[in-house]
Amino acid sequence: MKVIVSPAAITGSVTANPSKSAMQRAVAAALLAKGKTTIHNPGLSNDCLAALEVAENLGAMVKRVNENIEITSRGVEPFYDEINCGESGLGIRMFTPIVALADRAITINGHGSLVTRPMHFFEEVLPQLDVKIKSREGKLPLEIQGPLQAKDITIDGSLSSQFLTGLLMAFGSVAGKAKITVKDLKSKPYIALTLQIMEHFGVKVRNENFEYFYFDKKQEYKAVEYTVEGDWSGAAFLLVAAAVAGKAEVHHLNTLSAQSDKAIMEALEKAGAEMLPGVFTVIVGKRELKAFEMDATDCPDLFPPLVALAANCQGITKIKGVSRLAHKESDRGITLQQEFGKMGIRIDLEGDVMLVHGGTGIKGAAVHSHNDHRIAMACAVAALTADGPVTISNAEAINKSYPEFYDHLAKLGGIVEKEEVTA
Ligand SMILES: O=C(O)C1=C[C@@H](OP(=O)(O)O)[C@@H](O)[C@H](O)C1
Ligand SMILES: C=C(OP(=O)(O)O)C(=O)O
Repeated sequence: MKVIVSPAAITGSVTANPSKSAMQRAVAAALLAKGKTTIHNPGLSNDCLAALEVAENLGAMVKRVNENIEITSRGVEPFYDEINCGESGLGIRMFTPIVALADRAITINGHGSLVTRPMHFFEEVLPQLDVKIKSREGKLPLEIQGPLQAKDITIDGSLSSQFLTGLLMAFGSVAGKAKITVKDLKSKPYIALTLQIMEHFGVKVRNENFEYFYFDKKQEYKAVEYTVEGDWSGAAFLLVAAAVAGKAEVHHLNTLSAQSDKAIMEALEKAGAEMLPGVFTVIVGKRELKAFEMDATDCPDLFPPLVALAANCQGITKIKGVSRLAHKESDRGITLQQEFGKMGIRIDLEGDVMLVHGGTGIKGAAVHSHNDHRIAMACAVAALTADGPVTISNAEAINKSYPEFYDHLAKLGGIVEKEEVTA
């Protein structure tokens, strides 16, 4: 699909979409619990649907009841020899240790960009937990044979926090006394979210400085009621749209959330946007914007909306943490440089720092999502203040995390035309 976004002013209000990070974790916890969990405000993006399908294939019964999703489980009891995690990095890295709880040979697969993302961590770590594993040189598919034994272990957290999320969740259902030591953990707030959701489902982990994680006694996940929070990662695009092109209210955003991407508020404040954060509603408005400095090492998904913001800020914005972007749906440092370059915005990549030359004027152009949802959304936001329309190819990439994005942008006054492309 092609989407053409024309320059326009932003005004009005919208409710944030459900967080896929929270939804996927809740689905995994519900699978590990015995009984019926009800998930309110469920996410239905592709990554969330993939998680629901994995839970089904691992033995849970998933039912849509009114607006909610009910997951009834007896624990991990796989129906098939193969599961597919779609395109979700979190999905595969979280569900692999969970699948390994079963005493059965299982192949774990995925598609799209996931087949090129690194999984060698599992080859280093799972054998230490008595799980046999084979991969295609550190990539998918993974063939594993459990059952996983929870033991004291030391791991490297520098590539991604998602592997640790998987180990924590799996240990939560089998560990007696055990300790996970993590060196150089990145994306720490995502681990805070994991621990918060595990605790909601009845499993407590003691954590010291996000370096030592202690399981003190055997615990069980409980089937509960859970409400998915609004998604700061997706809402960040709408908040930036308001800051550069008008004013908007975004509802169902918890400013006390554990989600890392609520750090967008810090960036908007530094850039000089008008801000009125309530507890569950955030109002942002346009003012004169200036270049800012930000360390996004622990909130890497904010790079695309930060670049759309920086393109509208007078001066050179410096964002640290570029090395975290190499293994996302695309190599995001480079794709942002390429696609914003087409719109006349110069981006320099200097080691771990990105320099965005803002305030020089955004040009209407034809850009490509690189099949990366956050690149498509960043280009759509940049279009609001461009000198002409921006045409985004493979614009359907947004379905991975935020299928409602173009409709929400249009609800706020964005001029969005969708064109189906026939092969
Ligand atoms: O746990 C999660 O929900 C996520 C963790 C982050 O990955 P890294 O830990 O690899 O930075 C983030 O980029 C990803 O979109 C979602
Ligand atoms: C990188 C992302 O997700 P994941 O790693 O779960 O595929 C993302 O949502 O930007």
